[in-house]
Amino acid sequence: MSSELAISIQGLSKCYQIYGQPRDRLKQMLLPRLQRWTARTPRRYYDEFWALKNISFDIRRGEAVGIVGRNGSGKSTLLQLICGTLTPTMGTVETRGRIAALLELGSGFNPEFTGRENVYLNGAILGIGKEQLDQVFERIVRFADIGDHLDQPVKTYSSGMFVRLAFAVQMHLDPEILIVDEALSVGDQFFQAKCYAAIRTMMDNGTTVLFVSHSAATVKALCPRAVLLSHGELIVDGPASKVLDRYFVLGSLEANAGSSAPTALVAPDDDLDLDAVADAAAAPSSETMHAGGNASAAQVVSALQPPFERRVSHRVGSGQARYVECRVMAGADEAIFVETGATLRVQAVLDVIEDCPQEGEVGMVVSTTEGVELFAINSFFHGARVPAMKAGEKHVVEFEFVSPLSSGARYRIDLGYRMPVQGEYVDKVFAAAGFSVANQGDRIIPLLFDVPGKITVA
Ligand SMILES: Nc1ncnc2c1ncn2[C@@H]1O[C@H](COP(=O)(O)OP(=O)(O)OP(=O)(O)O)[C@@H](O)[C@H]1O
Repeated sequence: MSSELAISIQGLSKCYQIYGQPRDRLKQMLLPRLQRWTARTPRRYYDEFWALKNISFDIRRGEAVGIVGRNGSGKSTLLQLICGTLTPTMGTVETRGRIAALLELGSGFNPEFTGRENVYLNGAILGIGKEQLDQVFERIVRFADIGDHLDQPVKTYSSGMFVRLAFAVQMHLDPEILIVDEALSVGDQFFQAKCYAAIRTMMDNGTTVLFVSHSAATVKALCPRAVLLSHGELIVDGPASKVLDRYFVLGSLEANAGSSAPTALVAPDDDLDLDAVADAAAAPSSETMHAGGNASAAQVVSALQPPFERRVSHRVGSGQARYVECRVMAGADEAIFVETGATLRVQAVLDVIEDCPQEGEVGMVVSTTEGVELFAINSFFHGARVPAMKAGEKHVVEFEFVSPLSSGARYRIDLGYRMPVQGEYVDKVFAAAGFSVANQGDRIIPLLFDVPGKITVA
């Protein structure tokens, strides 16, 4: 392996043996040998499951790489193979330097020992002597910040305290490679912020980082490069924002095809070229990423989202009028992938069921899919009139804005209609539409917003 590299993975595959019943495991241990002795063809009492299939990639020293993929795609298996806690069925993993793995945090901890004793025990397991540990002990304790619990047995710790101490130990032992799984999500937000700051410092100091998370925004914020796994295969390896866009497309396609996600989405059109859809969305070339290859704009949009009624997560209101459609328009086309800075028009159709005899108020909120509300466009605050409406009418409500969002997350639109202004809702619809954002060209925008700015250095 070249000295430039921290990790080199070549043709890596992992096959698990799946036993239908516990006794099959025993049979597999004993019977094939017996069958061979008696010159019979040995039988197999398990099914094979290939969790990773022929994965190859290298990570240079000091690089930070995000591993993304849906549940069961093989991320943990890959990390465990890199850490050496699993052995490959085929292929090789080479690593250079000491690895700190935050996979099974505290797996080296003895529940009966106190936190203090466990710090030394953990250090010993990781090959760190007492003297070396003495030098960083105070810093570990300060970072973990678990107060008097340090002298209590760790079996009495909450999962958050456990993670605090385990992370503090790992990060103070100067690893050359840091591997972080979802473990940090157990800590509270303040501790998480502290951990991410610590990871950034380690990265600045040249530590190679491999990071697995389901949060695209976190992966993008930490890692310039990402690798996407699906069903044990490496789908794409490249700049994080492009890989994450591809991840969203793949997630939508797989969910639509009913492969494994629990989302209630429509089945895609049989004639649709799914690869072309994924490529079109992952490799944008025009302002609105809606088409490419053999897939038309309408096909892409309809394949990647269910019809309005099925994508709405819930709604409240008197029901005198109901939103019945919501489209995100970029230029003349409906879009679910847009570029940063695009002018977007959210077109919503209101179906009036009973008279709404007063002037009202319409609004929309853009949130992350996790429900963090980011900004709103509202007729009351924007001074737009919403006239009284009569039963049987249909009205198109259009909200226009220049998108300040950067890529790496998927966004959701909620709609509201109140009559009178600031009164009870006639209809409030959650998750009426969704869209993803890709950065223009190869621009790197580190956080959620892409705000026009100017810099002078005097
Ligand atoms: N010990 C095992 N025996 C059999 N199958 C296993 C074993 N460990 C993992 N698998 C299977 O291998 C596949 C990949 O699992 P893995 O845990 O690597 O996925 P993952 O991408 O980390 O998922 P998640 O995001 O849910 O943590 C899954 O289908 C899982 O059920």
